[in-house]
Amino acid sequence: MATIPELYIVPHWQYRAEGNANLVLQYTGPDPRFHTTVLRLRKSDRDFAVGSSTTTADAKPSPSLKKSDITQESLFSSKVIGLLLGQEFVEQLITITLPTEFLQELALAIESSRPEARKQKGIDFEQRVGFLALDHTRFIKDSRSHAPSIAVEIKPKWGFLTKSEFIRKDQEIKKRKCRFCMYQHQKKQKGQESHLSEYCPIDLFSGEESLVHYALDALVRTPQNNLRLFVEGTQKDISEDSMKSCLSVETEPSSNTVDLSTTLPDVLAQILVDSPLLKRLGRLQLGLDSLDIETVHQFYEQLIRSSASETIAQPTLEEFFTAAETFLERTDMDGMMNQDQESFEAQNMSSLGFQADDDLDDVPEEIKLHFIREYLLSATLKDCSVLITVRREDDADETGEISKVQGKSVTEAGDRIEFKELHHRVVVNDVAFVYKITCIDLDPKKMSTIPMQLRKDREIVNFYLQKVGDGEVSCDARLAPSRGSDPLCLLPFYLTTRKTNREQNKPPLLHNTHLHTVAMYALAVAVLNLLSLLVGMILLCVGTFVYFAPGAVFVTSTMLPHLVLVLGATITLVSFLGYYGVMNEKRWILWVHGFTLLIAIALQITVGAFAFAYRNQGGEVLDKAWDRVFRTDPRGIHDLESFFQCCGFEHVFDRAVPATCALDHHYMTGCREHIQTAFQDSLQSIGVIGAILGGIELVSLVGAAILFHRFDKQRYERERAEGETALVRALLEAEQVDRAIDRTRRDREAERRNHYQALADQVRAQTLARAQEEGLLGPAGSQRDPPPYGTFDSSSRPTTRSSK
Ligand SMILES: O=P(O)(O)O[C@@H]1[C@@H](OP(=O)(O)O)[C@H](OP(=O)(O)O)[C@H](O)[C@H](OP(=O)(O)O)[C@H]1OP(=O)(O)O
Ligand SMILES: Nc1ncnc2c1ncn2[C@@H]1O[C@H](COP(=O)(O)OP(=O)(O)OP(=O)(O)O)[C@@H](O)[C@H]1O
Repeated sequence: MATIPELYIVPHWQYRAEGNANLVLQYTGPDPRFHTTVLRLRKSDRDFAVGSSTTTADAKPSPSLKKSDITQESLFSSKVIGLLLGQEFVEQLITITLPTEFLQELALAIESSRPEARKQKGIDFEQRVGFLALDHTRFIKDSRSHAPSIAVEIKPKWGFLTKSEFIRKDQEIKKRKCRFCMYQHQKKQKGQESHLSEYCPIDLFSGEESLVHYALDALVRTPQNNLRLFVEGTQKDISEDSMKSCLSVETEPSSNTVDLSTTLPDVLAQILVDSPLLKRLGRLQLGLDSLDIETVHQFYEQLIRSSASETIAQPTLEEFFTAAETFLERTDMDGMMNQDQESFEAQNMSSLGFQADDDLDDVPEEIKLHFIREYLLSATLKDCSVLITVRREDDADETGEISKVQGKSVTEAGDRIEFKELHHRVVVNDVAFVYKITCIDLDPKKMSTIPMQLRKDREIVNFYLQKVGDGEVSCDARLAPSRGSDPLCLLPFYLTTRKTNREQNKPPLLHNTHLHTVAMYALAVAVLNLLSLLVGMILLCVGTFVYFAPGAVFVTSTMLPHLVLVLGATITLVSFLGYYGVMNEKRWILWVHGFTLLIAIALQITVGAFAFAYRNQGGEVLDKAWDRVFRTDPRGIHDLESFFQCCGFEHVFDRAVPATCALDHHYMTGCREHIQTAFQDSLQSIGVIGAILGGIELVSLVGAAILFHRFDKQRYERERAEGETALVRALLEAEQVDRAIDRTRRDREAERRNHYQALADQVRAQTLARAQEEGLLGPAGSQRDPPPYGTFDSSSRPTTRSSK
C-alpha cells in the first residue's frame, strides 16, 4: 500500500462522479505525475462530517470495510476479474493510505457538487485508504497530440437471456425477456424512473453492428444511469445533438463517394463490434449465472441450515480466484471464444456436473459453495461499466499502428508504480480514431446479499408478469429486437432508418405490410373519432345555445334540445373512447366504444324514425306546446312573437301575448307558419348532419371492429414479431453489405500495411545482418521486448485470506 503525501491537498481534487458504493474525484493539481488520475473512495452510511437526511428509495446500508478487506477489493478487480475478462480490459487500482483529516476536509469541500439523491451516504472516514486509478475519460497526455478526448461510459447491465434448465416453469419469461427490460416497469412504478428505457442490453451485446447502433441510439434517447458522456474529462449532457456534434467529422468529398458525416455512435458501434470485450462479458455473465438465483439461493439456504450459522463467510480473494479459474476450465472459455454462442451455452450446461432434475440436496457442499461464488462473480460483471475513450488520430500518432501501450509512472523511480493503457485504432468512413476501452466498477459482491438478490429477482418477474403479461415479443435480437410496448413504436424507427438510408443512398429496407396495415387502420379510426368528437362537441354547444335562445321556453317544452344534448354528449363520449382505445391499444375500451356506438346509431335511427312518423303532425305538436307555454309562461310566447315578428298562433288573436299584440306591433300574421318553416329548415340541416354522422359512425364502427380483431393479443403479437423479424433481417442484410464493403476496405488497408511492413522487415533484416557481419551486434533474437501488460501467472496466486 503506497503512502503519497503530495496527494493530501484538498484543493487539488475536484468532484467527478459517484455511485451507490464509491465516490470519485479527479486530480486538478500541478504535479504532472497525477495528471489524468482519479481517486476512488468508499462510501458508507456514516457520514459524520456532512450528514444529510436525504434518502433514496433503494438505498442499502453499507458498513465500513476493514482496511485489509478494501485492499483485497483492489486485488479482486485486477486478479480475479482480470483473469476472467483479460487484464487489458480491467482498470488498475493502486491502494493508497489517506489521513482521516484529509478525507473529512475533502467531504466538506465537495458537498455542494454532489447530487442530492446520493447524499444518504458519504465518504467513509474510517477507511483511511483509497484507490488511485487512471482517469479513463481521458488519455494519458501525449504532449504532441491535440485532438480532444471524448469518453462514453456505458453501464450495460445484464446482456443475456438465460438458457438455463434450472429456470422454474412460472419464470420461463426470463428466457424471452431480459432482466433490464423487465426491471424498467418496476422502476417506473416505484418512481425511480419517469419513463421506460428504450435501451435493451440484448441489442448491445448482439455483436451485430446495426443492433449495437440501435442500442446506442436508444441509450442516447433514454440514458437513465446507463450512459454518460465526457469531453476532456468534463461530463456533458446527453442529447442527440451533443452525441453528434462532439465528434462530428466531415469526410473529404471525393469523386466516387458521397459526403458522409461520422458521429460518435457510429464510432462506438464499430469499436464495440471490433472489440472482444462485450462478447466475453456477455458470455461470462451468462455462464457464471448458470443455475439462476432460485437454485443459488436454494444452495445458500441448504448450506446455512447444515452449518447452523446465520451467514456464509464472504469468499476470500483466493477462493474467488479458484472459482474463476474453475469456471474457465469447465467451460473452456478461451477455446470456446471462437465458437458460436449455442456451442458455448451447450458446453456451459453440460459441464455443470449435475442436472435440473437431479436431487439437488445430493450436490456436495463444496460444489454448492462454488456455484454461489460463480453467481457472485456474475453479479459483479452485471453491474460494471465500460468506458470507451476516443480521439481523432493526428500527426502525433504513428499512422497505421493497430495497438500501442502508453505508460505513466506515479511514483519515483525505485518504488515505481506505473499505470498503462492500451491504445487501439479504428477507421470509420475513412477517418482514423485512437481508442481505449476499459471496465470499471469491478468490486466483489457480498455473499450476504444473496437473499436480497432473490427477493429483487422475484419482485421484478412478478411485477412484469402482472403488468405486461408474457405475450410481449422476445428481447432476443436474433429473432426480433425489443422496441418497447407501443404498437406503433416500430414506425418511427422504420421511418428514421428509411430516412437515413435515403440520405446515405442505400436501398429501402423494408416493405412490411403487417406493420403498415395495422398502423393505417389505427390512424384512420383515430382521425374519424377525432372528427366525430368535434361533431359531438358542436351538438353540445348547439343544445346549450337553444336553451338560452329567444323563445327558449317554447322550444324546451318540446323534446328537441334534450335530444340534441343527449346525442352530443353520447357522441363526445363514444368518440373519446374510440380515440383513446386506438391510441393506447386497449381492446376492452374499443369494445365499450363499439357497443356505445351501436347504441348511438340506434338512438339516431329512433330519433329519425320518430321525426318521420310525426312529420305530418307537426302542427298538432306545436299547437299543444303553444298552449302549454301560453298557460305556464306567457313571457316565452312574447319573446317568440318578437323574434318571428308575428302575433298569436293560428292568427293574430289566437292566444297572443298580450292580447293586443297585433295592434301594438302591427304584426299581421300568426306565428304557426313562421315556427313551422323554421323547424322544417332546421330539420333539414339536422337530417344532413345526421346522415354524415351516421356515415362516420358506421365507418368508425367497422374500423373499431377490425382493430378489435387486430389487437387480439396472440394474432397481433405474431404479426408484430413477423414484422420485426422481417425488419431485423432486412437490417442485417443491409448491414452485411456494409460490412462486406468495410471488410474489403480494411483488407486493402491491411494488404498495403503488410506490404510496407514486409519491405521494412526486409530492410531491417538486411541492416541487422550487415551489423552482425561487421561484428557490431550479438546473435539475433537475444533481446526481446517486454510484454505490454504484466501477465497474470496462476501459479503466483494471491495468498491473502480474508477474515471471517
Ligand atoms: O440490482 P440492480 O440491477 O438494480 O443493480 C444495482 C444498481 O442499480 P441499477 O439498476 O444499475 O440502477 C446500483 O446502481 P445505482 O446505485 O442505481 O446507480 C448499484 O450499482 C448496485 O450495486 P451495489 O449495491 O452498490 O453493490 C446494484 O446492485 P447489485 O448489482 O448488487 O444487484
Ligand atoms: N477510473 C475512472 N476514470 C474515470 N471515471 C471514473 C473512474 N472510476 C469511476 N469513475 C466515475 O465515477 C463513477 C462512480 O464510480 P463507480 O462506478 O466505481 O461507483 P460505484 O458506487 O461502484 O457505482 P455503482 O452504484 O454502479 O455500484 C463512475 O460511474 C464513473 O463516471
